[in-house]
Amino acid sequence: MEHGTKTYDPALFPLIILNPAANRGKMTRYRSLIESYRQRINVEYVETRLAGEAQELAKQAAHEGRGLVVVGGDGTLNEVMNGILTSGCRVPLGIVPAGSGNDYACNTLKLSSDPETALETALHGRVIETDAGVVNGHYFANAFSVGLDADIAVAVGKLKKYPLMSGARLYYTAALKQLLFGYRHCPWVSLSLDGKVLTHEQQQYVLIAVSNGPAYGAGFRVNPQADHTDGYFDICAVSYMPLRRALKLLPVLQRGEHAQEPLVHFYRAKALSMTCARPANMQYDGETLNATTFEAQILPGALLVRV
Ligand SMILES: Nc1ncnc2c1ncn2[C@@H]1O[C@H](COP(=O)(O)OP(=O)(O)OP(=O)(O)O)[C@@H](O)[C@H]1O
Repeated sequence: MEHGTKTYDPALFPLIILNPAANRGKMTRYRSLIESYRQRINVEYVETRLAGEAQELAKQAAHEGRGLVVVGGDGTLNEVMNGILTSGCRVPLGIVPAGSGNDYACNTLKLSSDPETALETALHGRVIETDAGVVNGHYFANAFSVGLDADIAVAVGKLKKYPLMSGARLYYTAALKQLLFGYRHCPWVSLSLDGKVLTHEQQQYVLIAVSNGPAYGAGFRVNPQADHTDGYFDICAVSYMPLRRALKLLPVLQRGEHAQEPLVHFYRAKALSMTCARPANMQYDGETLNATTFEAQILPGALLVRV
């Protein structure tokens, strides 16, 4: 983190950042709501012009001590929280869930998906501290994972451009595609939690999911017990199993009813390290990257969010 130049200044107008590409570009409702607010209260408003810009805008606003509101999905939120945390300034963040997937806003923070209620909360809600995480230098609000679901996130990115592909249908189609055609490439990983090696030899996993919130991937309740304010990651490790069995597990996992499954293990930790036999896909809040080792730490209470 850089050192912030200012602390939060409530006298400054908050900056609303809207991603016009979120929700497949269907953002008219959010725009008109923001316009009607602007006639009544003082806010700064900007729409991003390209991916990556929200992070820079948020970093600049946080440096000034300005509060922020993000209007978009998990991807835009990830950019904005990366901007805030790299600025080093603790400014409050309001979230209007407006993407095709809004796991952090709707499943972790339990914010309303009604645009008007969400905007009101984002501007005037009470401020709470929530945990964030950092993995390989990238901040995340909700979760990161390695394995089948990270491969699914890569497939989601490719499928998004097709018509009618959004929300749960998009994630379910990508999941089926990976299960049927990419399953045997599930990664071999050795895992350490809080400095203790779990298994010295690499083992093959269907997925290892590290969460602050209970659900990701448009509602898959992978770590149903996760609490975003407890200062710990919840970790779900699903060992490799035959594809037929994994297919049966998928809807159980979606409902968060996999606690008794014999090849599923849950852990809690403040830090973890993973070493993969080969470069593996990793997703953090739906963004993806590819690497061989992953180092992560919890950042207790690092984010200020309005709820
Ligand atoms: N002006 C823009 N044009 C194109 N892409 C943008 C723009 N602004 C931001 N982005 C990128 O759009 C991506 C998708 O945004 P976001 O995730 O918020 O919406 P979504 O895809 O509808 O929701 P989700 O990813 O939660 O399913 C983000 O990775 C973000 O970096």
